Amino acid sequence: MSGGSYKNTGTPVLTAGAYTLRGLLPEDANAIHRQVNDWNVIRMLSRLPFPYPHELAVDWIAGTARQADEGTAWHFAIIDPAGSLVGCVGLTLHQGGRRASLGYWIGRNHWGRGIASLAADRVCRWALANLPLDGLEAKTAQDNIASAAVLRRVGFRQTGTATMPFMARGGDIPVLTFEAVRSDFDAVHEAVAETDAPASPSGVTGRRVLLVVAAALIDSDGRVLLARRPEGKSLAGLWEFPGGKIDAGETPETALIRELNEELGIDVTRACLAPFTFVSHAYEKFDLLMPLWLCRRWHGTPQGREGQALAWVRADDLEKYPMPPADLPLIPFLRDLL
Ligand SMILES: Nc1nc2c([nH]c(=O)n2[C@@H]2O[C@H](COP(=O)(O)OP(=O)(O)OP(=O)(O)O)[C@@H](O)[C@H]2O)c(=O)[nH]1
Repeated sequence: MSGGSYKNTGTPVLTAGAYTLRGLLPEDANAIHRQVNDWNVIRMLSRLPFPYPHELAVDWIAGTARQADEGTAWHFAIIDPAGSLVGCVGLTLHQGGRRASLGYWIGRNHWGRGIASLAADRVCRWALANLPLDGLEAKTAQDNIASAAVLRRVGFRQTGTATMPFMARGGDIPVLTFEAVRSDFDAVHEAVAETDAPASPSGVTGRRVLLVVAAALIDSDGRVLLARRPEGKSLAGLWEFPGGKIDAGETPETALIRELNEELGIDVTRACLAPFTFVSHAYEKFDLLMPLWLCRRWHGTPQGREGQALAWVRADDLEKYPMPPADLPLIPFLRDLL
């Protein structure tokens, strides 16, 4: 994967709680047709006529496979633990791929179980970690109270109102417009993590300083190595310098050598690490202090051993790779150096 071409081929299989999200198959047409051709479902979907012809389901499924291959949209069937298709969720890219619209429906027999929230959250997190998105959008009919609640639960904020044609209802209908950027999702997940975390014995929540060691690996062409934070971590999808936290008993340098080996599979010696600069950044929940070393010699070829994408980037191109806010002050230093 490189900065200019994040193109995905095919639709991945994702797990959302007890449900599986997978690309649509021709044999899904009957289940989709049966559940969408229901006034309670279709009245909330803007572009579909009622009654809903079976051929439209067949054509739509074929179209979703093409879109996934082209990297313009990803639609998923939501499969329950018994193997039945209970709904669909999807994302369509626009604005040159920097934004995506979220859409979903759940068959009426499966309402009220939190499936839409689970599936929407999973697909949004997958997209932020794997596509070059700045943000996500969604629209929902004003009278679709359950759908607006899903969007808010996942992290979307209402931005306004509009009207849209709803074919099944035969005219324009008022809709609520929503959007979410990466930090909206992080805020929801941090809130959940805090609820799950045991209260500190004193009940005091003080700020803490997190010391993270990192390296700018520079190759013989003067390019620097960035690693993309994988799905499931905070700030997923952003590009960072390889490194990590210091374990008990480690010096900063031995921690960095260990992290470079674990994350990239390379061997670095202490003598090849040159202290360069540091960042100090106030994140919402902690203060990050991150010394950055330069490293021009190592043994082995860096590989994303934890499933993370890697990119060798010229100094002038660093700004094209979205980075954690703490890293931004490092860019001018690297540009001057390289
Ligand atoms: N390695 C690295 N971490 C960075 C950079 N910029 C930055 O803000 N960080 C932050 O520093 C922390 C890195 O810790 P880490 O990589 O060991 O930990 P993690 O969040 O991956 O979680 P983990 O505890 O599961 O390993 C994260 O909070 C990360 O967001 C960077 O350029 N490189």
